[in-house]
Amino acid sequence: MTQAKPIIVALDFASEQPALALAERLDPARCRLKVGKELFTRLGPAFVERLQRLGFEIFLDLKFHDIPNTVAAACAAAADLGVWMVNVHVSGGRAMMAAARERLSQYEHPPLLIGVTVLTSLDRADLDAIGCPGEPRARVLTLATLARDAGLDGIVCSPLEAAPVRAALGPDFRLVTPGVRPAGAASGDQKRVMTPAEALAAGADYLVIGRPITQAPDPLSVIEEIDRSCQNSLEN
Ligand SMILES: O=c1ccn([C@@H]2O[C@H](COP(=O)(O)O)[C@@H](O)[C@H]2O)c(=O)[nH]1
Repeated sequence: MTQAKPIIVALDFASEQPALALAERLDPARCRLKVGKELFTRLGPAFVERLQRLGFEIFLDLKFHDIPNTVAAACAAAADLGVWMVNVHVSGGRAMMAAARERLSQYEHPPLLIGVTVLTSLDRADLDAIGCPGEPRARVLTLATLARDAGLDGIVCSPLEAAPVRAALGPDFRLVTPGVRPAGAASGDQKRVMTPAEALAAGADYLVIGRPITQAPDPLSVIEEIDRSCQNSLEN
């Protein structure tokens, strides 16, 4: 499903001032914001509420991974905060995901519940080293299927896996892809990457992009350029 507003800006900053300064320059009609472990640990729910008052839909990227009761309660806390999307690790298991789904089903407007499959910073050698041999793609497909069967709305994967997951799980399963780099941008610690246009063409719904935007001298022009490249790829 092609999203009208695919960009999610990862607001990874060490303090409130630069994060808020960037948010105030962005347009909630054109992008969403992701609050992750760094900013949430520093600033907590009040900062999420502040961004929501600016009009942004928030992806709360805390990647819950714990026993079912704890994860379900954490997802309920996220829903009470009114976030648009929340995530859990698929490797927490089917019962954990099902508990989160069940708790969120008690809300009239629950956040989207998304499962993290294989982190985009990992390649095959990293998977071998943690005792999970095999290609990331195969593991992502296995975990995506488990997430779908547990009732999740979609997964986080790299854009490299978007096409096979889309083919296997259909058009309505949301694919959230970090590991997105505009042509020429540094990969940093990301190992499974594609450009924004390639990611959308492969079937990604949402593009999570942090440093190429947040560390740019002119973040707005980077977003405009990403938007343009995505429009061109969707029209062709
Ligand atoms: O597999 C994953 C899951 C989450 N992330 C998060 O996305 C952003 C990416 O930031 P960049 O600066 O564009 O690399 C970051 O907040 C990660 O925590 C991910 O990269 N991979």
